[in-house]
Amino acid sequence: MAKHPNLYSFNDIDSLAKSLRKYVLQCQSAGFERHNAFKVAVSGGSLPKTLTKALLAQDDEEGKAEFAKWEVFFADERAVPLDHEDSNYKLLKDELLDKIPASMGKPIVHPIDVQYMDDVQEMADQYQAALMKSFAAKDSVKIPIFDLLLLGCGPDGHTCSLFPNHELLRESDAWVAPIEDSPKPPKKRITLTLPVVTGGIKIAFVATGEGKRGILSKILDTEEGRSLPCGLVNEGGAEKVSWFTDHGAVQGVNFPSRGSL
Ligand SMILES: O=C(O)[C@H](O)[C@@H](O)[C@H](O)[C@H](O)COP(=O)(O)O
Repeated sequence: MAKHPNLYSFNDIDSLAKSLRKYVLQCQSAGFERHNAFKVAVSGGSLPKTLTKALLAQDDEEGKAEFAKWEVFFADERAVPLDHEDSNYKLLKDELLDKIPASMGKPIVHPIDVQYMDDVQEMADQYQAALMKSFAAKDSVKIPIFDLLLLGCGPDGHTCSLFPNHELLRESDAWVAPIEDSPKPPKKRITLTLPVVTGGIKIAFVATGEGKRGILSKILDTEEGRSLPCGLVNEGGAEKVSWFTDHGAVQGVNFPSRGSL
């Protein structure tokens, strides 16, 4: 039987965050078992804020985020200074990292190397080298296998900086690739490639609000949507993929959803 992504839908962001917390903590435990660390890739957009809601909540029976054992990479990043308004690093720092109480530990975070701002190929290569260093401790790894990738879904069906119909969707060698013609500004960015995204142990999309309605029904219900970047992640990741949405985003979507993990 074909395996499919999981679709979860919640009343509001608060209940979504509760479930996302449970899910992330399960992924964290699996990561600790695999390599005594939790290696996670995160996107920009609204994700960091929702993640903060999920992770900095009070302790409960599901445990808590042990940030000292987290290693955080960026699923994609814009080629801008780290204190620039467009920086995903700045977004994550402002929304989550700076709010983590000392008692929860500090994660290792891998920002881009801004000395390569004018050469995004070099920037991507350097980022790939950082991944290699982190993941290739033992043998030569073919691909970095993240414990979890936390992704957003753009209104056009893009994810990371993988845009519809872009040649980067066919990249099969590089782990990290540059893009200089992003249809959404800023134009210059780096991104994890599709094989790295679909190679993750778990892959989660967080997509909320009525503005996502049209694109989610396209991705989840139509043939055409399967070739969009998010659709390709669904296809490649199958049951490893989970969508965390709210009712507003999935109203009218036929793909069967559940309200809890
Ligand atoms: O680099 C970008 O263009 C954005 O970061 C983008 O990829 C974002 O993650 C999605 O558009 C989802 O955004 P929301 O989570 O805000 O809906």
